[in-house]
Order: sequence, then C-alpha cells, then structure tokens
Amino acid sequence: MTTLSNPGYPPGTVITGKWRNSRYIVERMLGKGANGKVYLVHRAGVRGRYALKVGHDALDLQSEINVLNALKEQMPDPYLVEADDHHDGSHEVSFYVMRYIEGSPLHRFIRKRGTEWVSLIGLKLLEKLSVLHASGYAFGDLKPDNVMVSAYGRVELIDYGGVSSFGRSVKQFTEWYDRGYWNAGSRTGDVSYDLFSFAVMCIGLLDEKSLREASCQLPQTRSVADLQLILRRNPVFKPYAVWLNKALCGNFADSREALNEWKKRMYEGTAKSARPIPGRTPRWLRNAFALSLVIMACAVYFFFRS
Ligand SMILES: Nc1ncnc2c1ncn2[C@@H]1O[C@H](COP(=O)(O)OP(=O)(O)OP(=O)(O)O)[C@@H](O)[C@H]1O
Repeated sequence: MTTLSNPGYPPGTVITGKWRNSRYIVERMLGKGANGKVYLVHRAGVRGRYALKVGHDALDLQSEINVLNALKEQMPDPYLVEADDHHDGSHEVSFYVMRYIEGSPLHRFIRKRGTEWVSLIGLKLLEKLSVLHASGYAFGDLKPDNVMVSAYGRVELIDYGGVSSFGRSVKQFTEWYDRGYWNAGSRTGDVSYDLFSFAVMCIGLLDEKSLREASCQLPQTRSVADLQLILRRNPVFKPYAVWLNKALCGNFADSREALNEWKKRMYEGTAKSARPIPGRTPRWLRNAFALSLVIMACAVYFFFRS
C-alpha cells in the first residue's frame, strides 16, 4: 500500500528510490495540495534542483505519472524526470521527480509585471495546451495556480492531477474556470473545456472584480452571457474580446486553430498600437525640433556679438 501518512519531510531528508536507486535530498517543501506534497530537492552527487511530488493516493499519483510519461515523447525538454517508490520508515510511498520551475503562479506574475504580459503568456500557454491536446488529453483544472511563469516569461503547466483522456469526465476542476459552473456545457474533458477555462482565466487576470461579481449569482442563472457582458463593458478586453468570445462559445475546431488565431490577433493589436497616427508628429520629434531651434538662436546671437 503506498499511501502517505507522513506530515512532511524536514530539510535534509534523503529519499532513496527503491527501483532506480536515485537519492534525492530535501531542501524545503514547495507546496501541498489535495493530491500530495511537493518538495524542492537536489540529487546526491549531481548539480541541479528538482521538484519531487509525494502522493497521498498511489492510484492518483500513478495516473499523473502515466500522463507525464505519455507526454515525454512530445516534449523537447520533458517535465518528468523519473518515478519510483520509497520506504519512509513505516510505509512505502510513491513519488515522482519533475523539472523545478523557479517562478511564480500566473496571477502573481501578472499582478507584479502588468497585464500587457497576458498576450505573450497566453500564447505560450496555448502552445503547451496544444501539445497536450495533440496527445489526446484535456488538462481539466486550468487555473492561474497551475501555471508557473519564470522571471523571463517561460510558462509551464504544473499539477497534472486533473488531466483526463478526451471523452472522459474531468477529474478535478475549480469553480470559476469550470464550464459546468457557468451552465455552458458538460464536464467532459475535451479541447473546448480547456479553452473555456483559459478564457475565464484571462477574464480574471484582466478584470477580476467583474468576474467575482458575475460569479455571485444564483447557480441556475449563471451563464456565458454574464461573461460576455464583462467583455463588452471593459475596454481592456478590446484586443481579446473576439477570441475570448469564441472560446466561451466552444467555437474553435481545435487548439491549433485557437493558437493561430490568438497569434494573429495579438500581432494585429501590436501592429496597430505601433502604427503612428497620420497627421500627428510624435512628441519626441517636436521636442527635438524645439531644442534645435534654441541652439540655433544661441549660435546666431553669439556669432553677431563676437
Ligand atoms: N515543478 C514544480 N516546480 C516548482 N513548484 C512546484 C512544482 N510543482 C508543484 N509546485 C508547487 O507545489 C504546489 C503543490 O503542487 P500540486 O499543485 O502539484 O499539488 P496538488 O496536491 O495536486 O495541488 P491541488 O490541490 O491544487 O490539486 C504548487 O502549488 C506549487 O507551488
């Protein structure tokens, strides 16, 4: 039986894999959730740090490992390093080791760095989702806490505990980001389910107050129309509204199409904002011109005085 009863490993604990014999030394706990505890570790005798997850439930952890193994082939830089069992003194516990993502959860990153990052982070996240979808899986529990962003804007999905094969019920979801919560469709894992969550996530990142207000309604009256109203009301959504609306209505054929359309709209938005307004001289040019007039006047004055 591989169920974890341990309250948590203190720093310095050595976790030795039963089958592969790798030794990992715990530096600190990174976080804990419904499925398990995640530690920052380093491997004995090797440079580099990893994140190691010890599961509460062996079957749940194994299903995460299966998904990550299946994705290993598709990723140039695989997330899963290895999986093994460990005897912690009283029990045998399952664990897996993954790349350590040094960064912050998406909402904190955006709060710190500004909402202009939503377009670039969104693009990278849609790329990640399309790899997952191409392998026949829906992420399920897409929310800002499950998206880590490094200081340089590198994006990584964490917590594959909610992943399910297309056509199966989603295993884990979080109210705001769940299609069922907004009476907008089933809880079946498919491309549209993740794109719906992605859209609500963008709405929350750009206007959390309105999303919070919309979610306060009676469950039976909540609908996509409430989310669409937020898109229409707040001009911050202008570059995103068409795309987000399409995702909320489940109108993308697949995540490749969603990704390409996101790219197209974002580039169009950037090009428009970079284009100078006809007939208007940029302020820096007017200032430079005024400065050159002053310099010229001084030169003429000193020329005639001397
Ligand atoms: N690869 C990683 N790199 C850095 N930190 C990580 C990594 N994986 C997980 N974490 C940290 O550990 C926390 C818990 O991890 P995770 O979300 O996988 O656990 P969980 O039990 O499945 O949580 P939940 O209850 O949200 O389903 C995360 O919120 C994050 O802070």
